[in-house]
Amino acid sequence: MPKNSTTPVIELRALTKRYGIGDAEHNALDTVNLRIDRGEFIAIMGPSGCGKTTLLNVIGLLDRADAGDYLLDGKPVDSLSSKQHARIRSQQIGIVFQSFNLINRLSVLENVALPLTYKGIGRTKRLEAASAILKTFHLGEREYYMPWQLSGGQMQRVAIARALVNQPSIILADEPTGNLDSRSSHVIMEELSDLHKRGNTIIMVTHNPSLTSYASRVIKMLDGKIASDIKIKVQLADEESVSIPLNRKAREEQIVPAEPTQDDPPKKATRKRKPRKSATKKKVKAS
Ligand SMILES: Nc1ncnc2c1ncn2[C@@H]1O[C@H](COP(=O)(O)OP(=O)(O)OP(=O)(O)O)[C@@H](O)[C@H]1O
Repeated sequence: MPKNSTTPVIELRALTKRYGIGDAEHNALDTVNLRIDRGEFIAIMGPSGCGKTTLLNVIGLLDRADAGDYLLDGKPVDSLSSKQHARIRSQQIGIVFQSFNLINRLSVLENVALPLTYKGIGRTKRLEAASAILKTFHLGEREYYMPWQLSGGQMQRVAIARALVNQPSIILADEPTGNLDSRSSHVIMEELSDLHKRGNTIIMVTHNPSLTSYASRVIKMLDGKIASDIKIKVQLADEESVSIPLNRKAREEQIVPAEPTQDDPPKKATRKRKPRKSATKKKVKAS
């Protein structure tokens, strides 16, 4: 836990990550300084190869920097062992990848329940929690399928459910909707938005500018450096707009339906999603 409320949840000081050797050596991250406060929803953008995934991997303790400091909740984590990194990940960090990395020999339910094993939760409770989150992703009827029996979009949703089952306080998402149709993308983004409203810190890499409307801060990277860092203050336009539907059923009714796929039979007509702009007014200010 943080020492006090002003301690950033993540602080990077002159963080550098190099790849290659000799003439081929280059900085994927070049002396990056970054403070992330608890409860921020950060979108990281930038051209291909600018270092977005490398940054996310270092923050997620999947990779180590070559120089600089990384403080998580005010404590340096660079010198911790890989085992300690794994423990921190399992307790605090949920990671959503563009490629879903499901385990083919485990059922959908077992895949989603897997992260709870490291928390020492009993099998029945693990499967109950996994089942509950799968239902929110419309995958309740696929619990006993094997991953290879699912469509790409369904596999992606299972992978996201697995990342969220631990209720991590920090969620890292690398192009989380990159392989999803528009309907599933909305469901996932609203899910991330709900997690943000409940106080979680979300860091999302995306190439899609429209997804930055969910973020409270947009960071643009270039050549391993932070090129711009913009905070977006979301201000509710009026009292009525406070009633953002947190109930999933209400949300789904507002989502524009996508073309039905083979796996998803056509649904009854649904109401069109209310434009976000009517509910909120955004002020953009450079930080
Ligand atoms: N394992 C690796 N070995 C060598 N170079 C790497 C490795 N991983 C990344 N790089 C290089 O580091 C730089 C940053 O890569 P990174 O994947 O972080 O960029 P990115 O902004 O996420 O790109 P994209 O949007 O295409 O995913 C690139 O030049 C890339 O080629």
